[in-house]
Amino acid sequence: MKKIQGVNSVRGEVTVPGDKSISHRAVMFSALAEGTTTIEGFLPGADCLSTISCFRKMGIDIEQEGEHVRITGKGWYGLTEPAEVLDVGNSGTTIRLMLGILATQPFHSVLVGDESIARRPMGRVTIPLRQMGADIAGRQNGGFTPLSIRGGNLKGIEYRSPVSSAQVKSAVLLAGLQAEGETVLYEPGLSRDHTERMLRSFGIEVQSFEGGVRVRGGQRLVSPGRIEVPGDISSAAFLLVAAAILPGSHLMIRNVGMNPTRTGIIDVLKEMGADLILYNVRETNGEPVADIEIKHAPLRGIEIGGAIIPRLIDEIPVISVLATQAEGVTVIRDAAELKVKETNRIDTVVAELGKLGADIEPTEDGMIIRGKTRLTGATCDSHGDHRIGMAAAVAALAASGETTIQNTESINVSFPGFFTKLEQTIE
Ligand SMILES: O=C(O)C1=C[C@@H](OP(=O)(O)O)[C@@H](O)[C@H](O)C1
Ligand SMILES: C=C(OP(=O)(O)O)C(=O)O
Repeated sequence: MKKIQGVNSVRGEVTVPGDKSISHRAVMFSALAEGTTTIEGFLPGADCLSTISCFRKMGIDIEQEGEHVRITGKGWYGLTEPAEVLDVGNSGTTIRLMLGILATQPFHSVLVGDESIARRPMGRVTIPLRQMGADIAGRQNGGFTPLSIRGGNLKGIEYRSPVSSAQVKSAVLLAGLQAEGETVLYEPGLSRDHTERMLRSFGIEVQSFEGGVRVRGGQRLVSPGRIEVPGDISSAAFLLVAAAILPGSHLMIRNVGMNPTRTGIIDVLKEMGADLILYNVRETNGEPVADIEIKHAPLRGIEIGGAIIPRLIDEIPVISVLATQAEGVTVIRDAAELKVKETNRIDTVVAELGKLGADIEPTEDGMIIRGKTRLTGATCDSHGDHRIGMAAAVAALAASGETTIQNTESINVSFPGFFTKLEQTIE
């Protein structure tokens, strides 16, 4: 539980914790590679710690202290059959990417997670992995956890994913790396491409083309030695929105990942009128990185839909907060994927921002938000969803009086130290 007072502005220079998507992949690929990998800037959040714990249960030696990690890879077939159940906690990325890896392994494993994971659809990965030859059993015919899998002897497939999902794309690509022949994955819109970029830095050939990706089976991963994880733009988004909505704010956020498949939030902030400049644009381990300066400016409502949605899917809860402080109507559409995240994020955003006085209504595939509204302190709940807890906290900064947020422990999933960071910037 956390109590937050309305504030005037946020100011200063900060960094944010490491990128969650990149941290998961860095651990998984280092475990499967030949050679030792040092990871710097790792996100020590609950989700990435679940990934570490699962690979330790498969015999991989992982030293981790805060954001420093050292992994001794054993090669693709160096994993051993886990004697215990693999518990992914709250992490969709861990379970879906690991299913792709386990589909290639000639042993049996059982995967479980928390009650949120138990509600999230797994058929989107178990269907293509079964087509490749993996033996998967689970609740509702492999649609939900608990799941068990025995892999090996896969055949490459050509698969058309019905959703734009990096987790589906990554699971199929990883299985494809050890399948006979070629594996091709088509997706309706481009999802984040961290898997493709990082696989290349491990010496893998991955071909990206308009509408999909292709890999050849039988490739080995070779450690690049060192991986530097940039700050997570999805975490920076909460601070960016706080600065955008609070008059007099001025923040400099250093070392943030700027992968173009993730920068929808930057496009939205600019289109709504925020005063935002990127500095020092550079590349680290094949991932673009920059420093972001943002100042408050008057905001206007916009329409958000189509190809931009996968580029900002995790930012929609906090974009909804932004929209409450913009003049006019903001419409978010084509975002039905929000219903299958840690919570149904259409329902939880509407419920929690509604408690603070936002004018927000749900639609089939998004939300309509009318601004600008005066928010008033209330009692909110994260519903166990880190992004809902942090979005409510940012809204609370703009609200009059005091807001209580319940179940804030969930924020550790992606942003440990969130409240301390926020407090550092409050004037
Ligand atoms: O691959 C990843 O690291 C992620 C992909 C996205 O999920 P989907 O693949 O379900 O879109 C995103 O919402 C999640 O936070 C992380
Ligand atoms: C959806 C998310 O993560 P995951 O799918 O890994 O649980 C998220 O971090 O918002």
